[in-house]
Amino acid sequence: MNHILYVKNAAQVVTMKGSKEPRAGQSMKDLGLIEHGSVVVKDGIIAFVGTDQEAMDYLKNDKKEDIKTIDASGKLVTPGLIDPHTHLVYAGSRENELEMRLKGATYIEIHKQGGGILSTMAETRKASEETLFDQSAERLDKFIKHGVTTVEAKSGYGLNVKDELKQLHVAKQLNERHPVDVVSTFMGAHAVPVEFKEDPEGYIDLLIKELLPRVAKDKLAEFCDVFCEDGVFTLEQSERILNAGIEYGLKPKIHADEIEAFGGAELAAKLEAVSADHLLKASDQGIQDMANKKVIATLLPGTAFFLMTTPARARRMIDSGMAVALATDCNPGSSPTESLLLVMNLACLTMGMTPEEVITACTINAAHAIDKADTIGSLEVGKQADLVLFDAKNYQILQYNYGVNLVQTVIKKGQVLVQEGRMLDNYQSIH
Ligand SMILES: N=CN[C@@H](CCC(=O)O)C(=O)O
Ligand SMILES: [Zn+2]
Repeated sequence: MNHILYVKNAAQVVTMKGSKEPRAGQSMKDLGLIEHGSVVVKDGIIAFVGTDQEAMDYLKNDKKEDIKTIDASGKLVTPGLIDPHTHLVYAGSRENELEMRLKGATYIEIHKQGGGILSTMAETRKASEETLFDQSAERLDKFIKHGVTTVEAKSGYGLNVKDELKQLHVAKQLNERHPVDVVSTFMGAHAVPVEFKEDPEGYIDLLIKELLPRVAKDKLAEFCDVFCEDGVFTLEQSERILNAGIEYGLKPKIHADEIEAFGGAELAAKLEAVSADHLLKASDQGIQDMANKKVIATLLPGTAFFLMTTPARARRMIDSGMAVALATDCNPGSSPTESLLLVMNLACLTMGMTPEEVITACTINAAHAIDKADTIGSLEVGKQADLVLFDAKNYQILQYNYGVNLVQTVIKKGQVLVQEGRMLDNYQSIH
């Protein structure tokens, strides 16, 4: 068995090296690019990154039969892409809402009439753990084919003790059994379920007194998230829930200022949240506060596109010194997609992010947004060997040839999972 993987002589290798901190402002432009670069992997870990000349020297004492070589000539190599904001585990679909919105209904109107999140909640409650697992695993397969090797996944379609735990168990199982790494976030505060419509405080009590202790005790999530928005959870309620999460060791994230300038960005800064997400309507003050407190802005331009609304002010955020990450927001209502590549295109073409900033946002900054930058997000010696080879002679082509899946090869922990754009047979489908 070869235990050395030699990815040889790529046109360009994006290393993202030297990113212990999230890349903020101007530093988002630095890709740590190597022309004619090679990567050597030993036992699933990156052992060498440099020019091909240096790689040959590095390998000169290794036996040929121990080395499996992948010729990357003419290709672009990047770290495995990371999606730091998804609602991966759900049942059902909501194509009917697209039609409603095309006829003029808004996302929040549909939500307030009991559709939206609450209709996915009903489907998700009905589904068995096995069904949820199978459907979510299929989504992960699509993610891999689009070059994504790690995703964050939120609960928030169970909205009671039993079904929130069910969603989190599925995410845990996926992490253990599917090659894509899954990082869990508890988002019981995604909506107030119908049975608590008249008593939202009762639901918050249930979240804080019953669910959070269970989630923490069984180590089912690393983060806690809240949909802080007019008509969903108020600023005060969001702060209370996130502070309770912090007491149980869950790091705060927040769905902030998606529909209205509601003060979510300012709250994210006050709580020093790991990330604030959406931010379409974040105020100037909110952006400055977040920059000062080093909150990562996780932007979701696919959601803005699908909801036919103006995207977040990425330029202002980056120019104010913020670190930006990008994510699909994969969910059945506002962003039914697993294509982080399309989201990258949208970030460039609708928010004015440069090709360099876009790649930074989906690699090292995304790794920081899920607190995993010590193991993934860059190609550096000692890190997990998650790599993507793109059919592109330079990194600019990823944004130029838009809407096309240019993924050629995906390597996860040193294992080739996708070759010539297809999932390999030796990847045992687990569902
Ligand atoms: N905005 C809140 N939550 C999700 C949407 C969930 C849904 O519509 O089912 C989001 O991030 O876009
Ligand atoms: Zn979301």
